[in-house]
Amino acid sequence: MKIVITIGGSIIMENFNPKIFKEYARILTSLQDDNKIFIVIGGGQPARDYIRLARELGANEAQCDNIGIEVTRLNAKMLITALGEKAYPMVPHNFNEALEYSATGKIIVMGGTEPAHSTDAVGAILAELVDADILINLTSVDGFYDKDPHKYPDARFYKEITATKMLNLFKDKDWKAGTYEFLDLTAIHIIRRSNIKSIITNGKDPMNLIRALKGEVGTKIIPE
Ligand SMILES: Nc1ncnc2c1ncn2[C@@H]1O[C@H](COP(=O)(O)OP(=O)(O)O)[C@@H](O)[C@H]1O
Ligand SMILES: O=c1ccn([C@@H]2O[C@H](COP(=O)(O)OP(=O)(O)O)[C@@H](O)[C@H]2O)c(=O)[nH]1
Repeated sequence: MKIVITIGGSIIMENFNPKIFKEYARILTSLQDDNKIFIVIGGGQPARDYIRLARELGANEAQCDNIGIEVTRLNAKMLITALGEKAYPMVPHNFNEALEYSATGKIIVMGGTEPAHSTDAVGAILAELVDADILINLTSVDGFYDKDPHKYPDARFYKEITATKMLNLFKDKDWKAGTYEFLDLTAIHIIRRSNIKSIITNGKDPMNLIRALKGEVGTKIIPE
């Protein structure tokens, strides 16, 4: 299977903890023999901190996004380090490089590409480009809710939801560097237009990656 996995910065960069990197490295290594794996890493709090600093220094939105992209690439380098020889040693800066490097059979780990979207969009575009069998979005909550579960304890969990309904629920979202919170609109549009099998689940427990592949956890996005 071809698998594209996005790992949210909020989980992988929480407290600069080597344990989560090591656990992901172990699980990804176990999947590598039977699958072609592409990983996209987010920016997390370090990206938000740099973006805030840059904005206060007068950077515009695209410049702030570029700062965020640099941080995602640095985070990607950390997972490459944890994966050792299983990973291709360089972080692709664009989709063509990702394709080129994947011909080696190694696990590909990348961060952002260009301004105006999040690494979730990078994951969706990559999944489209390589004809991935599945796109798994690992984030800091169990899946999609009708509102932010960290702010609203009564938020309702969806086991599945159509992309169109998600787009409607997200239509008034902020659209600035560091704030493409949760799945961004670009990602949802791509999932819908290319019928990409997609699951959002909680990556704080890395074993959820295996569970998501079996369809046991998370929110399934129906691409319609
Ligand atoms: N409708 C929603 N369903 C689930 N989580 C949401 C929703 N709206 C906002 N969130 C928030 O989005 C956060 C995940 O986005 P983000 O912090 O950007 O994660 P990641 O690091 O995975 O990209 C969750 O922790 C949650 O608080
Ligand atoms: O292709 C990309 C990927 C990331 N970013 C910027 O980098 C930040 C951090 O990435 P992301 O939001 O995906 O990280 P996460 O939500 O996983 O922490 C984003 O908010 C954007 O400002 C970008 O401009 N283009």
